[in-house]
Amino acid sequence: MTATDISATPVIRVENLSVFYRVGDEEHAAVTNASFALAPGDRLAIVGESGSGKTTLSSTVAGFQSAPNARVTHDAFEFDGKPLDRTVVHRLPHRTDGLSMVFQDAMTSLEPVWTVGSQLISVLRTESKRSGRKISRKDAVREAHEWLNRVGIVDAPRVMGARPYELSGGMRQRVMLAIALSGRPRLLIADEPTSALDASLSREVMELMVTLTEETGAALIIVTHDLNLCLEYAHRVLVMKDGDVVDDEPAKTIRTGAKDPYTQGLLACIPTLASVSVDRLPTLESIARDASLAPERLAS
Ligand SMILES: Nc1ncnc2c1ncn2[C@@H]1O[C@H](COP(=O)(O)OP(=O)(O)OP(=O)(O)O)[C@@H](O)[C@H]1O
Repeated sequence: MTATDISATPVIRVENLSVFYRVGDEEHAAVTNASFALAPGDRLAIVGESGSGKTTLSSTVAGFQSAPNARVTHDAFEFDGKPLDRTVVHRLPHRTDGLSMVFQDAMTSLEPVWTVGSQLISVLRTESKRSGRKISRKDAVREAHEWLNRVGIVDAPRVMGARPYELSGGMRQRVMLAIALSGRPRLLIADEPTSALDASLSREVMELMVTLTEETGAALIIVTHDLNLCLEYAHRVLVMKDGDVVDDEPAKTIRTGAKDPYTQGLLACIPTLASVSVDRLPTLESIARDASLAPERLAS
């Protein structure tokens, strides 16, 4: 799995982005000096334990940081070659043309009382207006069907007429993906897109995301706590701990290139064929003990 041409204009370039939250009289850094650049078709995974700052980083990059106690700083932030100012925290999530986000729980991000069809058609019409392409209602309906088929929904007419609560979790996730991608984003950010799904559905949704972003040339940021998933689907892995980026490596070489003991511990916890014969799988604590490392160096 190789990344695309890095000499192309980056879809996104972030330099030293930090996010602080004020709680009472004190300000805590939730993300410290994160930097990355993605070319079209690149896939970046942001991985780390709960509370490490993954969602804060991805939602700030998306323009969805709206916490009233948040303060954002960056040296540079460019999207599609144009500078954007993410230091301004809007009261409501701020939409950026060409950037879509999907979340863990489709139920909270889909409009609950609108049918799937009306949500999809609304995105298609907005996109066509933006790109100066005239689209009739009939064409929008046809395109909506096509998008649902692309995400593996075969009974598109029924799903078009359904409201989100009438669909299963896996179907909702597919619908959310269709809506996100039908806006033809240059960058798709997926925050724990599969963690509410069972193992085989997770794999299907991941593969769909990869295939569809490959088809459209969109860059992809996947936020996950599942390092195994990163190794399989991402080109590059950014490992976060306590707001710091402790490793930033190509997925292909992270096993040998990881510098931080935390990343090495995470990698050692991934079950392998050899672990079939092991009574107990290693944990971050057991790895720290065996390596005579203070456990807090791995997991605090
Ligand atoms: N609005 C807020 N005010 C104060 N602290 C916050 C706020 N939002 C997040 N935090 C803190 O910032 C840190 C990073 O949180 P964040 O949700 O980004 O982590 P995460 O890695 O995405 O965790 P998870 O995997 O559980 O979603 C945590 O310590 C969290 O408690």
